[in-house]
Amino acid sequence: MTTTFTDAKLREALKVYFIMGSINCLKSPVEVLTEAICGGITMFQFREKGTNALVGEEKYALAEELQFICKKYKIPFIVNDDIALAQTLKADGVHIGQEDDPIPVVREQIGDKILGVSVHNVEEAKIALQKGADYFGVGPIFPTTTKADAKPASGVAILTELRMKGYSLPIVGIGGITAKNASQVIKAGADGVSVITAISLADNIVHATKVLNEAIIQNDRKN
Ligand SMILES: C=C1C=NC(C(F)(F)F)=NC1=N
Ligand SMILES: [Mg+2]
Repeated sequence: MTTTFTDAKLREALKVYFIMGSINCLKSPVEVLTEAICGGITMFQFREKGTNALVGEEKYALAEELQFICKKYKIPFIVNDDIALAQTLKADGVHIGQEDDPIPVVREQIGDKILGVSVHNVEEAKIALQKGADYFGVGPIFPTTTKADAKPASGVAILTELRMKGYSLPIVGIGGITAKNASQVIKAGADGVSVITAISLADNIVHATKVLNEAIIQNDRKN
């Protein structure tokens, strides 16, 4: 639990959680992020990873530019994997996977900033919660082409299972999520959805984000 973000505020931020790096964009990442914010994303994760991803000074410069846009629109800015970059930029938090640094080590480095952890099953969830994760990224829910080494899609059952077993912390689903299947993810118990290409590769990013937003909000009202 971070003191900066109550669970309730974090659940709100997880509703439409856009994740992006330069390789996920067909045009300037600055334009893509600005349009996604106009369309109503609620949190942003800088994930500069994969073939041709930027490194060093170029990666830092892009991160700084995207963080500046998030600050302007009061959108929380999260960094994937790169804890040192997150500390240098004073990001709002980090997201780590099972193969990244151990949670206690990362928590020591980031203090009360947001610490998100990828989990794929109840065993990983149990450990991540015990070690102090603030939210879970659960997936891939549906098949994804974005993450090269993604595990097989689990479907929404894992979300329902975690809630049934009493995991009440903020949870976001990830993996192949679009406006068409987002409502299933919320109905199964996620607080929000995380997307990369459903927004970053859309012809009209503002519109695609608005449609995704509506799919989430409509469903929340039904819950
Ligand atoms: C591999 C990932 C899994 N989940 C998430 C998030 F949606 F933020 F929880 N981000 C990642 N980079
Ligand atoms: Mg990682």
